[in-house]
Amino acid sequence: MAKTSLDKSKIKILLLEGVHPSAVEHFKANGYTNIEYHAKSLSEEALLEAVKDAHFIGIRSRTHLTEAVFAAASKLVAVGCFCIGTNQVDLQAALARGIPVFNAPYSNTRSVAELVLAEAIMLMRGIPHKSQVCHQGGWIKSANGSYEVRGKKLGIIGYGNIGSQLSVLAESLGMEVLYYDVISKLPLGNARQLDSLEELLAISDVVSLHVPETHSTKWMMAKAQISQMKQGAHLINASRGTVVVIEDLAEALESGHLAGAAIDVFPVEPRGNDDEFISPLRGLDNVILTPHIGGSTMEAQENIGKEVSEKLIRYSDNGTSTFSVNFPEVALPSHPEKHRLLHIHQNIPGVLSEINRVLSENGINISGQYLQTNEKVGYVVVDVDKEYSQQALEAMKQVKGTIRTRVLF
Ligand SMILES: NC(=O)c1ccc[n+]([C@@H]2O[C@H](COP(=O)([O-])OP(=O)(O)OC[C@H]3O[C@@H](n4cnc5c(N)ncnc54)[C@H](O)[C@@H]3O)[C@@H](O)[C@H]2O)c1
Ligand SMILES: O=C(O)[C@H](O)COP(=O)(O)O
Repeated sequence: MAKTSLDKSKIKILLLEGVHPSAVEHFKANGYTNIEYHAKSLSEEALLEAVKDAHFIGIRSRTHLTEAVFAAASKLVAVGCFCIGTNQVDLQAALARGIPVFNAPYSNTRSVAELVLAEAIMLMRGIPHKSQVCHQGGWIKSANGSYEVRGKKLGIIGYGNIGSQLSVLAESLGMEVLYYDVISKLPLGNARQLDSLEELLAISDVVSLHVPETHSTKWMMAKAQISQMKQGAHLINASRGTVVVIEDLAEALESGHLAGAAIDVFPVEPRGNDDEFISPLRGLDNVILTPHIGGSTMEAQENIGKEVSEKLIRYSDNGTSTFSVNFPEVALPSHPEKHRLLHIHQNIPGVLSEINRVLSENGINISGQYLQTNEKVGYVVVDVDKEYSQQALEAMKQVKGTIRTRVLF
């Protein structure tokens, strides 16, 4: 007797880090009821245990999905990053196991850009210090060290979705926008791309970082770069904590070389709201410290919850992998009356012809076929008459290079 597509109530969805309830609602509305929900990230040990029987995992920026985690997650079908960054996931380890990773590349862009712009204004007015003094009963009614942002230079490092949106907002306030990016990017408005990071650092009144965490951005703002910044300038980091050497920043703020900073992300962040935040920046009254909430607005989080759960549901129900960050992207139609076979394999020559050969040898009629590959992995989807699906799946499993298979109906 042919096996059935996995019963949805048996599909375990592990959601960590307080992913927005909109995700839970969306999963439930689509028949996925087996949800394990955690308000914070898990310790490494607890994570290894929790992933053992999980079919889908949803995380935010704090949870690291390493080779060891993927090795322990033998049932894992796909990962959802309910955020923009995917640096916390070993994307190659996922790909090698045929696991697509999805994220929400735009849902919190605006939230970050708004916060950064507000911080630029606060820093240029010396508000962190003045506010603190007021809280202590003091009163610094003075214009000294306070400036409008109008006419000042904003240097944006990383002119992607967030950097370019910030650029537009900052220009609307009359700021002069300069940016540095490793690739040539079309300027919006009157913004200007500079050829070197050094030049940007030397002339900007406010420098804001909007790069992903990669080998090239890790510790890219260290003592040497910070000292190239203008005396009295401000640094904003709402990208990733590993982009700035935090001890070097603390030194520049203490010495007065930098007038202020606004930092949202840290090399080491607490696992959840009950854990202590430890940083050399604590206690510096010219620094705005925020607990990695650049993208944490009600609007953004609700949208992210819906967007990423929808991507996972579509992949689970129908095999569509569009917008995956590591996996061949295939957009699939619905498959009424047919069984859909998903075949994920190493991208070596001849796999598709071998699949077609074994299906033909078994006398199986193909009613739809889709293929996409990336550098390492191929994804073939075959729709067949339901009475043949088990036989077809068994035949396809034998093809050399097969990583994993699934049947959907
Ligand atoms: N604080 C938060 O809550 C929060 C929220 C959202 C995103 N983020 C972080 O912000 C990052 C940027 O987000 P995005 O949506 O704008 O990403 P994006 O991919 O659209 O843009 C990143 C830009 O950085 C550029 N870049 C890469 N390496 C560089 C380098 N070495 N020097 C200069 N430029 C470089 C890229 O070419 C690209 O233009 C994310 O990767 C994430 O880590 C943080
Ligand atoms: O990558 C992101 O989108 C941000 O860093 C936000 O991450 P968070 O969901 O953990 O706040």
